[in-house]
Amino acid sequence: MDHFQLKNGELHAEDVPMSRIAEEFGTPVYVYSRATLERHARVFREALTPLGKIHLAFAVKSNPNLAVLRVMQREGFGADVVSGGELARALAAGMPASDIVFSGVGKTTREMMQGLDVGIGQFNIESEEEGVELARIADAAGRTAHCALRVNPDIDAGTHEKISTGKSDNKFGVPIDQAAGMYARLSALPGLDMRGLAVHIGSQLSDLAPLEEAFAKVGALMADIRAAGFTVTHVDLGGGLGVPYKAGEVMPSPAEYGAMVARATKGWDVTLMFEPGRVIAGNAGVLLTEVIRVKRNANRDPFVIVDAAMNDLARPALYGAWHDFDAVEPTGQRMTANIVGPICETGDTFAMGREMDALEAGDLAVFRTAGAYGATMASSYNSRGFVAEVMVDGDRVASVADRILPEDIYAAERVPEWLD
Ligand SMILES: Cc1ncc(COP(=O)(O)O)c(C=O)c1O
Ligand SMILES: N[C@@H](CCCC[NH3+])C(=O)O
Repeated sequence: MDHFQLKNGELHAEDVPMSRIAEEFGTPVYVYSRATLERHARVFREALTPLGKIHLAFAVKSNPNLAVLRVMQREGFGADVVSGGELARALAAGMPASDIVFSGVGKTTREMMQGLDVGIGQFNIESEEEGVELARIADAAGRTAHCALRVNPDIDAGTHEKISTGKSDNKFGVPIDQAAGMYARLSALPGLDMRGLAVHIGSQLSDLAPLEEAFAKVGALMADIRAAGFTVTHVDLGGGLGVPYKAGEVMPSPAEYGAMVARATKGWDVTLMFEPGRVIAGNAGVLLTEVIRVKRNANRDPFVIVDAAMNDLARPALYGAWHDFDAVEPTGQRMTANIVGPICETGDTFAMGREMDALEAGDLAVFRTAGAYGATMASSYNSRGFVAEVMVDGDRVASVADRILPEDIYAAERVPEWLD
């Protein structure tokens, strides 16, 4: 159950009608529900609480909006960050540095320093080279970097190839068969406190079996590392839990995930860390859009041209992703249509031949499940500016990211005087 429901024939976010949001903030606009974010955070926590020592780090990449991060901080979540920018946001949202985990294959020297300076909780090291560099920087600065080694278990997560991260030909983590040796070598370096392992095999996983297989491999590796005399006190199991994008679609629940993790990690005696993103934010947001025009050609499905485009919601263009699309005031009439944006690319297509609510110019509609990997992947292509974001809480609604207009963007551009 999410908090985007029809009330008196109109779609609401909690108690706020979508038409009020469109009027006040314009379209396209992302709409987040605070109650849904909180509910997802609590359900996830409850599913894992029986495991004992746990650390929850919200994957900032899924939705880095400061208001969203603040909700997560109030729910007691730390953050999983992959850049200096995400680290700065997590701190700005009030997350304690010690609750922040820094992942990513390409941390720059500057970003490592930034993490060390604020005293982040853990670096997830993704190569021996990175570990050596981090050790050098930390040692020179008189700091200690608490680290986990991210392993690549060579497991097919069964998700879209562009969001799979655990196969041996993916860039992420170190080959699991070489990890014990690396762990030993890195443990000997000054400046590093090697305290654990990390794994994350991909996103939008609809099956728990590959995760369980990956965790079993990590458990065996942990036993080898301990047998060799090294310490493992933390294991970061990443994120990846899939969410339903289509009405009626069933995904593993947080409770089923928790039960699987309990089975897979029995007797580990570590702090288990988690980096959920999509499962928290995905269904806590929609993208509200207005139909600009319906273009009808004889003997063809009509094109419903909306004011949102691939620059605002990139997932359909990038991954062929499905987002349910519903009228804000459904009449009960249906149509089959192609849903497209105004951008000059054929890829600016949200759906072809979609069976959907009948819509006309001026009608409002939403793309659902847009709270994760939505606004954060926006661009300003075609000089459309950056989409606005609002958050609803009961019957109140606030802007949480103002629309950035094309003129704001080109204000940062310069024509050199030698072009005068
Ligand atoms: C290292 C890491 N942790 C966490 C996540 C969050 O994943 P999800 O949004 O699927 O939970 C990702 C993205 O896939 C990731 O790469
Ligand atoms: N951007 C992807 C998820 C990437 C996960 C990155 N670790 C999506 O929209 O599905």
